[in-house]
Amino acid sequence: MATEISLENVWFHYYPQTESREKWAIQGVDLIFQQGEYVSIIGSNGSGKSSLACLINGLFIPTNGNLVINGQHIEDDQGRWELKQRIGMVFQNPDNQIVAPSVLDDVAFGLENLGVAREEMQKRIPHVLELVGLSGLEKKEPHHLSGGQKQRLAIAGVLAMQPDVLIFDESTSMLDPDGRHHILQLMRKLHLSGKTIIHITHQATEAFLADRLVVLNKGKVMLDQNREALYANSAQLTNWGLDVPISIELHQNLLAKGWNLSHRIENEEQLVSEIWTYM
Ligand SMILES: Nc1ncnc2c1ncn2[C@@H]1O[C@H](COP(=O)(O)OP(=O)(O)OP(=O)(O)O)[C@@H](O)[C@H]1O
Repeated sequence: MATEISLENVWFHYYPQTESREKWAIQGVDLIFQQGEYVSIIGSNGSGKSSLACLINGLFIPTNGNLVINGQHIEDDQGRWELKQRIGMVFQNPDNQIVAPSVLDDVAFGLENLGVAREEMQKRIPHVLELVGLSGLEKKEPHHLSGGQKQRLAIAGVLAMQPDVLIFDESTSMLDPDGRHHILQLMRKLHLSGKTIIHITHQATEAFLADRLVVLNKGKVMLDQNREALYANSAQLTNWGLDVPISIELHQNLLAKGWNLSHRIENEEQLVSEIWTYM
């Protein structure tokens, strides 16, 4: 299946009856996400990232404007229920997503709610546990898992429902570098398998792993560019309280100093190798 998501002039207010213009969490957002894209939504605290994520998967209803999926306006509870099966969401804290006493039961929980047949569950569960690297831990109690393993369990639970789109809402922010690396690798793997990945983050380094970056500020889309375009102009991120990744900043500075760099520097390892070539 393919899922194309369009937000058409979407506005969202937590308390619409108050009519206070400053309190709009989302203001006139127009965005389209095609099946198979890997997009980061980046913005500082309070810029509206989580509100936008909840609007995309139908958890929140736009105060004004439309959510359109494959050309169909999502207007009723039935539409929103179907949407939740197409669009899975992984939150910041996996403890809020894990509900069952064992790894196996936890992945089965969502499938039971959807009424998936037992034989089908027996196929899907080992597959998703394998995908996230938790095979062999089926009987383990989730509270005995590490933070990174818990997050992978939360992802397995979402993947078992076979969504087309996965939204990761700050899903790496509670993890150590190793756990973060695992989740980022998993995102890339899922993207390569054809899933749409929407990664919500305030970390520019992680955002630059996506192919397209959307910058949010005060509920508005400030910028919607592919990585190549933003790479060349990354200094503008500071306008919205965001950091420029150190490797990109160094690359730009070395270019400005006349270094003839053979390729783009995207991480510390490449930077060191480039410097050695230059010595
Ligand atoms: N439950 C709520 N009730 C009222 N206002 C809220 C609520 N949640 C968020 N807001 C407001 O909506 C705006 C956008 O918040 P949101 O949480 O979407 O931003 P964010 O970019 O995800 O922030 P953070 O990075 O801190 O999680 C902010 O002004 C925030 O204060």
